[in-house]
Amino acid sequence: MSLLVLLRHGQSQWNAENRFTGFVDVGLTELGREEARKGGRALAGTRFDRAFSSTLKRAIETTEIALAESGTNEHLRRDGGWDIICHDDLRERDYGDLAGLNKAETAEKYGKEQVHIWRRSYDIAPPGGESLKDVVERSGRYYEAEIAPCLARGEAVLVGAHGNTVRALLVALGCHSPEEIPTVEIPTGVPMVFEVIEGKPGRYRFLEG
Ligand SMILES: O=C(O)[C@H](O)COP(=O)(O)O
Repeated sequence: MSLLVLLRHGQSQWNAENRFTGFVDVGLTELGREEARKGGRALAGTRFDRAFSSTLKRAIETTEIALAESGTNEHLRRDGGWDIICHDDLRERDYGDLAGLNKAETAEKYGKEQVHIWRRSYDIAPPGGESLKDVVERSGRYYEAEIAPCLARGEAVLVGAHGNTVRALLVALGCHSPEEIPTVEIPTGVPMVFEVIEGKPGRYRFLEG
């Protein structure tokens, strides 16, 4: 039976330091690894046919840990690693010139409202970066080309991604409108399980461990 699970990576080093991250390839903290293990345990009993991830290591490691911890996905182990299909289109939103800056200090400098617009508006990009709408286009295109066909074949699919990629996919999949998405927040390391009817994802719920 088709199943779709989206999983935001566990806490990263720059999440912990409250810094804009985007395309920067920072690793998980120990808490982030624990969140990934908890997410994996919540998925115990689920057997995935395929796993996808962004090319950034915080998403790959989270996906690997969740697969290992689930206990039901050993068939996806390959040569000491895991069979995970990684693609740049699943990367976090590019935060452009904000990458590396502390979020609180940036709010002090430019004002809370401006920073909120950069972080949560639908079609306004941060300086030098991508808007959520840009991410909807790239992640939606990848989803249609590579993930939707798996669901149409009745497969169970895990996708390891990022806060804004998951939010973008929620718009691309029609779960939330561009007007609703600014208020949707995605917790780290908590699997989101979608009801899939005739190959199309519909309602979702967070699987708390
Ligand atoms: O890239 C980042 O900084 C975070 O992973 C997501 O940040 P946001 O919640 O500020 O959009």
